[in-house]
Amino acid sequence: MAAQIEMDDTNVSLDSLILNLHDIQAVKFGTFKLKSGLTSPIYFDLRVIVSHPALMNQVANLLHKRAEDAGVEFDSVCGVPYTALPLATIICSTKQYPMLIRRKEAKDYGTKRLIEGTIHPGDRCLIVEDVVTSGSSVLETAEVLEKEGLKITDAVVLMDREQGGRARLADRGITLHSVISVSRLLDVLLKAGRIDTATSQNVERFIQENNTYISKTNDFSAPKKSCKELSYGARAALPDTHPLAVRLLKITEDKKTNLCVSADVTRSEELLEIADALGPLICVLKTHVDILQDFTADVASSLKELAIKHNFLIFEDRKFADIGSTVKHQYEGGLYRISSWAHIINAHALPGPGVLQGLGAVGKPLGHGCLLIAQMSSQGSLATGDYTQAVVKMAEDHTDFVFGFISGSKISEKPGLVHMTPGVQMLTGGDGLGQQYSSPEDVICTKGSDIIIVGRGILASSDRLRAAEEYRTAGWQAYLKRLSQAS
Ligand SMILES: O=c1ccn([C@@H]2O[C@H](COP(=O)(O)O)[C@@H](O)[C@H]2O)c(=O)[nH]1
Repeated sequence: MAAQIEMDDTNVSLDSLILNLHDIQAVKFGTFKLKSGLTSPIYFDLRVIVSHPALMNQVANLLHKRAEDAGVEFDSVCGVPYTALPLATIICSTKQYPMLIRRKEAKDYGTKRLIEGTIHPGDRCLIVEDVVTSGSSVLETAEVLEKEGLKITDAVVLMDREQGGRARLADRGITLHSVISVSRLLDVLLKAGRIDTATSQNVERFIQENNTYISKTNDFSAPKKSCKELSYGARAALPDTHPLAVRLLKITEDKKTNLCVSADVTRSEELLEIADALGPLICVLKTHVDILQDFTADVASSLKELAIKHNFLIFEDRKFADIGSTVKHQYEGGLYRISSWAHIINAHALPGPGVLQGLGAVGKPLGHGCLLIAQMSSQGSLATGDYTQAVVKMAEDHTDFVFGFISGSKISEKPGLVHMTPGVQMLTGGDGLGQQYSSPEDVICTKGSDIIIVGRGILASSDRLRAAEEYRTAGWQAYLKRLSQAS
């Protein structure tokens, strides 16, 4: 029987779960012929977990927690037949949700129903699945449920094979929440000595080369493959790269860090402590100055000194979003005088190019730069599809001030533009208030972003320095892997 999993620490519990799944051969490495005809170096057979009741309960618990953390609201639960049926049953029984059962074939007698259970048209039904590859099984179940008048907005899965299922479902309006990704599984098994580096790399290559879907919406989680991969240093040397991007890319290369810490604290003393302690490990320190209770001009001066001492840039995450005249005042004046201490600011493109004219009038003479918010990490963000494309165009048209994006993945092929991604934690999931997390590996290596922005993943740790070093290492290793895969 699988070993007992500690549930008080989700990070530890997920790692243990992965090892337990490996123990019971729910995950296997070798040569496997898939339904699609592809030959895969990894195979998941989660049917075996029915013989391990403790593990079944733990998986069901984590699936429910994943949906809960992501803030998903639902009235009923339906498991994709067959492996997810017992998991849905446990969730419904322990958490008291009505369950719906999808039949694979209609009976040829009696009611001939495809769905068993009481259907209330208009109810939101959460789909539960064991493994998602292309997302087609979830879609089939969604279609049957939708025909009965149910609303399907979310699906929760134990294992996302990261081969396009998430993007396919997103394009159909269904958000996929996964407990484990293949990247994380490989990391854990590699660290535990269960697989060797060659096996891990082989699987990663297979996953990347066998993406089953290209997203139409270019959403936060959709990876964009690059045709040409340059190092940070090579991008800094390009003639068109904005001087601030040059500085950032050089810092990144010199300090071997693509980590931006989001210092979301409410006391100035703590902010300065974080800047001093973590300064050597980061390329950017991100602030929300308006959450500080005790901000003074001296705090800004001390922060600037620490930025020089440790060679990092300061990014005030102010998200300007007004007409040019107003943002100009907000940027240079008021209590915070942001332009006097922040090298980087960001803005929504919603007001149109006037927002950049207003901000640029202040920031350009100071050599500062702006990131445009093209996508957001929060669930249900409206910054997707055509809006994101329009933001990319606005950025590419204003490279005298805009030097990059806040985005979930690489969204512009211009190598001088920098992509910075929030919503990063080692443990994918959410915060219960809409935030959605991806791993450093996923963000940098799979999705092609440049900088990971990490807040609570580090701040909530009892040893912030150690946590920051872990994120720095993970982000940097993911970057090196991306470069090696492109060569
Ligand atoms: O889409 C966005 C844009 C900005 N943020 C900001 O990043 C940090 C994330 O903090 P965590 O603790 O790592 O969740 C926070 O300051 C947000 O305001 C974002 O999360 N998503």
